[in-house]
Amino acid sequence: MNIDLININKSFDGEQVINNFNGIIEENKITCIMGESGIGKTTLINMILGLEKPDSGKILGLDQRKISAVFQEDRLCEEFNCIQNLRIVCDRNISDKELTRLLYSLELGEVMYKKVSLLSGGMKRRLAIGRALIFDADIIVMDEPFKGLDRELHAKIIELVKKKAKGKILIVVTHSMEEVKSLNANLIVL
Ligand SMILES: Nc1ncnc2c1ncn2[C@@H]1O[C@H](COP(=O)(O)OP(=O)(O)OP(=O)(O)O)[C@@H](O)[C@H]1O
Repeated sequence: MNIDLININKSFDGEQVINNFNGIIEENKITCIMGESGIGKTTLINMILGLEKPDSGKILGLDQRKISAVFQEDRLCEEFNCIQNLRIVCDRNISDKELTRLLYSLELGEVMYKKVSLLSGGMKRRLAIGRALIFDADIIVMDEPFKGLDRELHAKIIELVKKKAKGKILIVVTHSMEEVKSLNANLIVL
């Protein structure tokens, strides 16, 4: 089922951020959201995640569906290691082998038993992406997930995300047209 955003309005302190927005996020597709800084991209995805409520308008297509997210900040459990951070969100029937495989494909295999607080920024980002991918979600929302990853890793992680998001809705906030193209995504420009 598509996600249908209908006549969405949102203000903060009397300042209109989202003004009568209409858009469709298609089922089984990747959709990128672009727009200049401060235009309301995060606000829009926060409404899809249920973290903000529109002042008026409707969002259809979210009922009974599970959503996972990569936020602008990593929001990991810093005192837990990589495996433990994944375990928090995944089904019990997922084996350690599967988690290990995912961590290796994120190039985190060598550090999987390290506490998150000891990891680099890029490693934390990849773990946050992994956590969103391992949760059995229908909809995955990612706010600038690939920012700061070096070129080679960037391409590899995009391919992994594309593969894992097959059959789901994936929404990616980005400032990069190159990412939109590599993801072969629909585009919403705010
Ligand atoms: N909870 C809030 N309270 C007050 N103002 C807010 C709140 N959330 C967002 N805003 C304001 O709404 C506007 C849009 O912010 P938002 O984070 O959605 O933009 P963005 O397009 O994601 O920006 P960026 O690309 O810089 O991340 C900004 O002016 C911001 O200050």
